[in-house]
Amino acid sequence: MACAPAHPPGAARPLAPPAVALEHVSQVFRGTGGQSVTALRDISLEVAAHSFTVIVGPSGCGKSTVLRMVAGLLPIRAGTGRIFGHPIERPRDDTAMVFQRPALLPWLTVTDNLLFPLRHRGRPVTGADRDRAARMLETIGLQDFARSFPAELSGGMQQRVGIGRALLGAPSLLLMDEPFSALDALTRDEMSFELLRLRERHRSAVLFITHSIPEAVLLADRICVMSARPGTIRETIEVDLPAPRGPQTLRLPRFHDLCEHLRALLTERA
Ligand SMILES: Nc1ncnc2c1ncn2[C@@H]1O[C@H](COP(=O)(O)OP(=O)(O)OP(=O)(O)O)[C@@H](O)[C@H]1O
Repeated sequence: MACAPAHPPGAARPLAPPAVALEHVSQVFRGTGGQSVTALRDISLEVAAHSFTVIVGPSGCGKSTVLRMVAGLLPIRAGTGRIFGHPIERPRDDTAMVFQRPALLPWLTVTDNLLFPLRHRGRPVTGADRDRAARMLETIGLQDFARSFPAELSGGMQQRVGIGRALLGAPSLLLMDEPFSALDALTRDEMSFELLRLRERHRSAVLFITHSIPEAVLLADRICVMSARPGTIRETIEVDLPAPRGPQTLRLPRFHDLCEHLRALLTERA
């Protein structure tokens, strides 16, 4: 007997599970003095596969806490969290994280820092991996520093290594916590455009935190605006700017309208 096709003609395809799904997540921290801090209250958030979601909100509203939970670095005790349909239990190999400051290994060269996560997964590094690392060095503008050690690089160059390292593994989900905040304005713009190009190529879903309004609007498909602590999602903005995004996006009237809207939300009293 012939098997029925997985998707008979005309039937709706099952939807891919979202890259990230948080439902009714709260977080209370206990301080060393016994006092409790409600960092998050009833957060629900979805990042569709291949999409780019940015979280913005006042300092201390719980943005990094959300990211640490999604990364599997902080257990979710109230509410549920899933990545590609799987409960979040620990850091996953298909997820990469970029922090404000890169945690590079000082005794490894730039190339070996790029390759470190692949090694860490316990498989031998191949010639093809080394070729990809060399191409990534060009992408992040550090081709002349392949054999340098982190201490020989500026802070911005180190950060570019951290971003290249995360992207080299072609993660299905990329978590970025203010990754460009330590970069000068020009490098910051260049890295944003590069991130857009790389994402187009790898189709990774991205969950990204920033305090920069133009950066949020340039990068995001969707912006989640959080309230002051205890953090909740105040508003979700769908960013309807045309693709591909790049330097030309910054000149669009719609880009400026969205920036104004976001600025008004962030400055009005919660
Ligand atoms: N491990 C912890 N123990 C106790 N309190 C914590 C802990 N981590 C975070 N907090 C508290 O939770 C709240 C949210 O912190 P979080 O770092 O997530 O905010 P944020 O929005 O990322 O801030 P910023 O924009 O300033 O980086 C803050 O009040 C912070 O003091």
